[in-house]
Amino acid sequence: MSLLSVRDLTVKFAMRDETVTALNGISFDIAKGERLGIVGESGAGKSITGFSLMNLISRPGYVDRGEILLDGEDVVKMSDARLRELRGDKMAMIFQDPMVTLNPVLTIGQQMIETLLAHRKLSREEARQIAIVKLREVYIPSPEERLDQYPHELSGGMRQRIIIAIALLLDPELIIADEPTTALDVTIQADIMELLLELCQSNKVGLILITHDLGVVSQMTERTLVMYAGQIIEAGRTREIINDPQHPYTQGLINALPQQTLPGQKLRQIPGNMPSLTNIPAGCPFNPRCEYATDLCRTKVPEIIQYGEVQVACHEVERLHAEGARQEQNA
Ligand SMILES: Nc1ncnc2c1ncn2[C@@H]1O[C@H](COP(=O)(O)OP(=O)(O)OP(=O)(O)O)[C@@H](O)[C@H]1O
Repeated sequence: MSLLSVRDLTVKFAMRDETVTALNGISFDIAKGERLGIVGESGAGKSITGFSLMNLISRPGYVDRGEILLDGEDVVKMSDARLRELRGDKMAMIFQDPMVTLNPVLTIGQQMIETLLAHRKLSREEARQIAIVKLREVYIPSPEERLDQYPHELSGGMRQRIIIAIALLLDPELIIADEPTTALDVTIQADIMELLLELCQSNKVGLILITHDLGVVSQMTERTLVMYAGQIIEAGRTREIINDPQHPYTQGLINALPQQTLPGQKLRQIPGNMPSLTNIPAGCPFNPRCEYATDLCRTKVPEIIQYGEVQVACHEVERLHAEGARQEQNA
């Protein structure tokens, strides 16, 4: 059985003049211990997906329809009390900026110990010992001393390690990490990702990794969802998505990777921008930027279908595949 099963999730924002659809009927599953990447350009709906899973969408946003089943229980319909139990205990979220999670006026120890005491029947000393073990797991040196420090006394990298320790504090089944290293120096980004991967593997914790970086997704995850304008446009095993993408948008993202560019060559950006949610084009939302778009693409929204190893929402996938194969033969 899936750990998490998202069905037809639709999230809207009621703005003053109109209601915009930020997530438009997305569905996906994640198994226990599985690592899933969510990629796409800025504004695709990646963060809104993460927030929805934790039931953190607040006004003017709301879940319009759909379900988010966590071990069979619908997160959308949960009471606040049940949500408080589940957050941290079953799933935890790591945000881009550690200071969103850390309280600047409490020591690291106070924050970790209070979290443990709120969820578990433990003495203060037992909670302190667990906090020390968790800090050791994320390679924080002298953890006993760190417990008495305030967040501002620590470096950015150290704070993000502590955030990972806090996410793992209650042994959750799923961690949702939203661009967890974007706010950090490039030199320590890889270390933090490696740590996250190691801990998810050793603790058998599921991971949803939200990022715009396909390189990171290929290192960290087993399956990938590609999002565009609030929809999933391609999904499948990460290896397949990276090596043999079917949707022209995914192909564009991969061609734009620096590794795909020769020295001195310009990066191959996808022309144009993602549409604003107030102005989504008719048909396939990607059609104005797609060099293969036909009249059908401009009028009818493609459904997501199984195509070979992946699921893809593109009317022209068969034609493009056949043309690609022909070009390869002629090469
Ligand atoms: N509080 C809000 N009020 C109104 N619209 C919102 C709000 N938050 C998000 N949206 C809409 O939802 C869209 C998707 O936002 P989301 O943060 O999920 O994008 P993203 O893919 O995570 O992008 P990024 O990589 O920049 O974080 C936004 O472009 C915006 O139109």
